[in-house]
Amino acid sequence: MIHVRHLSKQFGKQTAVNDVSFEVAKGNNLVLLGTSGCGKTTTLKMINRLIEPSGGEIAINGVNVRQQDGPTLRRTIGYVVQESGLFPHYTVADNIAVVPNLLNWSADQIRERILELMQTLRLPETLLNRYPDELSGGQRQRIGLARALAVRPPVVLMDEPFGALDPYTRRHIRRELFELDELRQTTVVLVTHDVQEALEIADQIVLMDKGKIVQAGTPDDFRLRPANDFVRDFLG
Ligand SMILES: Nc1ncnc2c1ncn2[C@@H]1O[C@H](COP(=O)(O)OP(=O)(O)OP(=O)(O)O)[C@@H](O)[C@H]1O
Repeated sequence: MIHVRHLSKQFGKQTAVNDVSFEVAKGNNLVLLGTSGCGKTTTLKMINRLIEPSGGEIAINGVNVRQQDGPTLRRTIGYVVQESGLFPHYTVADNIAVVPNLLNWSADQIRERILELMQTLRLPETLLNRYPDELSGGQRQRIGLARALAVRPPVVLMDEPFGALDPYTRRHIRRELFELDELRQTTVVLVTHDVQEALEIADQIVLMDKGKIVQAGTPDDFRLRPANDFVRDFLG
């Protein structure tokens, strides 16, 4: 589904991402894990072309992401960030409707999809006319996810999506979300520095340090066969 080959990114003289390769199968969750500054976010943003690589290739369903311009590509890839990234002057309904509107969905189609998402994410419809700052952090996060899932994108990228939440809410929302059928069918690449989060939701984990992959494998590979002392240390 997603093929990343020999990806690298240079910011001036600094190498942020250094020869990173991985694959994500359809419907799987891949977690990019690592300490602050190891290149996770840069890697993620190269998938939807918010950052252009210095080298290497990314293909989604066999098509090089460079074959589409950035904005067109990004309408087909959901994107969830910490603090939800909602537009503060749009209501909840208008926030969820952003991409469907760009894709010229009819008003009826959009309304139906919004109601479906609110139900799926267990959010009361009374929130639809509120503004993001009138929501709790957990509600904002779910609305951010609803917006990312609105047009049923085959791929969703998530950058520390639960980072702004307290540990309890974080665990709770995470479990709930990753059990949704809708998310199970979606191919997800998620960035976190939270080992527990990675072990819980990943089919595959890619652990990075200083721009490079230190180990890639399943949660069990990490638990049972850590590649070296760095991995052992990181897992605690
Ligand atoms: N636009 C930029 N210009 C220059 N350097 C950058 C830029 N974006 C990122 N970097 C540098 O590239 C490196 C990797 O950054 P990146 O944001 O990918 O790390 P990260 O693993 O996501 O970290 P964090 O968990 O703190 O978000 C860092 O050293 C960072 O300072």
